[in-house]
Amino acid sequence: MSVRIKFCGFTRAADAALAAALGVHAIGVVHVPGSKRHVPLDAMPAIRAAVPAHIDLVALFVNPDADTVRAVMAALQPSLLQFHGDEADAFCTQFGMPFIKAMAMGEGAGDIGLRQKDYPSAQAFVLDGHVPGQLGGQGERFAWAGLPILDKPIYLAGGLHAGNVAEAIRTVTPFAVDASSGIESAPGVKDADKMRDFIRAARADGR
Ligand SMILES: O=C(O)c1ccccc1NCC(=O)[C@H](O)[C@H](O)COP(=O)(O)O
Repeated sequence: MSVRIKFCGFTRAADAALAAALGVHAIGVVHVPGSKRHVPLDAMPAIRAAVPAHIDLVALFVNPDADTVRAVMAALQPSLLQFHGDEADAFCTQFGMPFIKAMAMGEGAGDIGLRQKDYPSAQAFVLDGHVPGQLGGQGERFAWAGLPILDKPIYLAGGLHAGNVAEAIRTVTPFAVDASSGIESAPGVKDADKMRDFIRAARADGR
């Protein structure tokens, strides 16, 4: 199966529509106050309308409360939830929706082979580069080589762009690759050429 492509951090419906037309498999929307890519509830219906139903629309949170998740589910109607903080499996499951769980990689990441056991209900893991003290989406790559084989599919994230995504796919053979800053001209503003180049490079790997 060829690698799936998720682009994250959309703030503009037109960018999401273009990514969909270019053939991505998943589109992420960040609902994290303090993020430069934070999308408020009232901007969500336009993004929902721009994304065809066959493409995953992913709502991303960092340690939200349950009411916030429910409000985003109503406004965005996502097909998948992404928890990017310290949420426990029991918290993530309460919404009755499939979810993917991010794991911060790099210094201090610990043993992900063990950490995955805390998330028996997750559909997949997003392995993401991490800058201590920062929220996420920093374009931070981590060392791809030597990752353990996990029990669930991997979305490989963190500093991916057209110039390194093929190497990343060859090294990790992930289920999906996930990019945000590498396809932007500014935080939350997606760049058409960078998106096209990324997709071409990911597909050129031939998986
Ligand atoms: O993008 C954000 O602002 C953000 C805020 C809080 C938590 C996570 C956030 N982004 C994570 C992601 O968008 C993805 O995991 C992403 O593909 C990796 O980002 P990047 O390294 O910029 O490609």
